[in-house]
Amino acid sequence: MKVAVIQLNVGENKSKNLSKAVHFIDEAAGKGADIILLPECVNFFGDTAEIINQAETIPGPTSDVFSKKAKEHKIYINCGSIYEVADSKYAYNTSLLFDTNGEIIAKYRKIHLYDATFKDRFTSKESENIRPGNKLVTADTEFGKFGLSICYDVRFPELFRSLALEGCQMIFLPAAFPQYTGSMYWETLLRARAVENQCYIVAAGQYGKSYNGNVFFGNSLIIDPWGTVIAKAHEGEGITMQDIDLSFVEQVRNNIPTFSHRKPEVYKL
Ligand SMILES: NC(=O)CC(=O)C(=O)O
Repeated sequence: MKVAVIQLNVGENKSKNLSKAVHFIDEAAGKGADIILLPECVNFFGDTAEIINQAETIPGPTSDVFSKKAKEHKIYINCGSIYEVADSKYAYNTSLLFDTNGEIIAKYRKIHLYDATFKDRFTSKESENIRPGNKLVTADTEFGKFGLSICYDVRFPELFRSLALEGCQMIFLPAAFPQYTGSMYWETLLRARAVENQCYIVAAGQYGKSYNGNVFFGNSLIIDPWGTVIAKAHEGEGITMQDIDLSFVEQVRNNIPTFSHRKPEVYKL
């Protein structure tokens, strides 16, 4: 199974963003990708006051674009995330997985919202515009079982453990991780989630300067169940591809059967 992560610098012009995403999807499919992951906020990354105006229904214009591409190339596409209308004031930050017929087989609304303050650097108040999701989302495919997550979720190991306990062998994490925090621990967090859950983690990031001058970290990664980085994006926009054999998950879980060594009756979680 060939997995491709597409790293993008997304701006405020939705049709430009989508044309670029489609260009890279066509290229990755041409190189044999079976599954493609795009970054968080794939069709619009701009002023937070605009989020509600850019939010769409699902299905809607943006999901139709990805559906068409998945069907045309007979591949799986995880769109990263788009803003989905929640009500008149709020959106969800929603990730969609399309199957080879272009059907939406998984819809995950970001559960953990990024409210963070770095004095003199930047402030993020995702909860001012976004409603949190409240459901674990997995998808069964002919390749194996996948779990969905988005960006800030990576800091919540409970979510990843829950997905692994549901049987996920590979977990997607589309992201828009700032350079500041990304350079400190983006890779560490992702590798930890892979090692502790003995699964593949596939993460696609936004890269470079955004609409307000904040810089995003990129460094899209594919990590195996030992926590080894098996593919890493270069700087800039582009495609990173890697062959993955999901049977390696079972091998690692048999080598060190941590799932059967758990003591959930002792933990106070
Ligand atoms: N952008 C996010 O959702 C999360 C993030 O940047 C961080 O955890 O740091």
